[in-house]
Amino acid sequence: MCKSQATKHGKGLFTTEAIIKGQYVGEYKGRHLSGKELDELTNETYLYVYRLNGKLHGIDASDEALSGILRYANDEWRSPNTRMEKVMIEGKSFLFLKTICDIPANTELRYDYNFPDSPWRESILEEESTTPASTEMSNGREENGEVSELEHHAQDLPVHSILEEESTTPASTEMSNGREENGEVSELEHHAQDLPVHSILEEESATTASTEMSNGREENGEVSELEHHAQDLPVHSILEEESTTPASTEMSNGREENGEVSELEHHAQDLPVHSILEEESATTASTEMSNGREENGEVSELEHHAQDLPVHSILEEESATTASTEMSNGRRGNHTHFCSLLFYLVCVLNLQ
Ligand SMILES: C[S@@+](CC[C@H](N)C(=O)[O-])C[C@H]1O[C@@H](n2cnc3c(N)ncnc32)[C@H](O)[C@@H]1O
Repeated sequence: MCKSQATKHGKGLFTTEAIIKGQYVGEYKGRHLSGKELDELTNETYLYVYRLNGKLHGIDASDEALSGILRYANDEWRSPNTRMEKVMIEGKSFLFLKTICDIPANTELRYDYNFPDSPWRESILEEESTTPASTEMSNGREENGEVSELEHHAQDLPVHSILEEESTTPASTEMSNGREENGEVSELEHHAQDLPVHSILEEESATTASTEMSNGREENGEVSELEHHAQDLPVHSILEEESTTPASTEMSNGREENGEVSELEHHAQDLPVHSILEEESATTASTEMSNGREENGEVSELEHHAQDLPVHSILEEESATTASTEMSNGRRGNHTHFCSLLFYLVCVLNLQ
């Protein structure tokens, strides 16, 4: 249960009971706007802008009759206890306030508008910059007995709330910068840049939230067609492709730089890597062998031809060749001996 209550920033949203972390407090109700309607809105006090599928949308809670009590939630960028989440339900987007820590009863619920240029932030920062360091934390308000229960509680908030805030701030800069560099910022977007940045950023965190929810909804059979389609995308395919692409590029680059890529090798690039490696080790071996013999002028036509043969063939051929030479030497020795004997016999016969 929530109620609105006076604060030093006008009305604020308070919880009347304790709420645990991760609970949805309620919907940020109002008029759903997009396109021209959004562009033409003049009172932006209760406007929350977010991006969906590259398009800006807004919920204007200025009409009390249409909106709910959440319109009273004030901005807190350093120690918020809630955050606005975009939630997709059956293809439609809604905004829900969600607790980001356990919250005691009678606490003001505040979230980060992500609106760094807001007049109230600027004046607080200005005030801080002129306040001596020792009083910076309390902002000087403690001295005046102005520190609320919420602020005391906020000092106990988990660090990640502060970190999340920090990590989202640069992202917003990147996003807007990125679009501006590409000349992609439309008039509407320019308008949006004047609005609380949280609107655009939260859309990103809302995406996560919607994913979380979609998981939740899957359990309840509530996942939309779009979400199902997204789940069919083969993430591993992309990863596999990425891991193989650089490798193959390196291989071909290495050889092409040296002008070494032959027709055969080009063809070989289509072969499995192990085939290329086998081919390379065989080529190196045969080159070394032929080089060694060429230095001695020993390379015959047959051997040149042999370089096309697998290494083991050359080795076998070589060892076979050596063996046959030895054998023929042995037969030549017997033949000489026989001739000498014959010559001796002829001589003896002649003498007789
Ligand atoms: C959505 S309304 C919040 C409820 C508002 N306090 C009220 O009384 O209706 C947003 C407006 O509240 C005021 N506001 C919100 N957060 C504030 C803060 N931290 N400091 C000062 N003013 C704030 C600003 O005037 C802002 O335009």
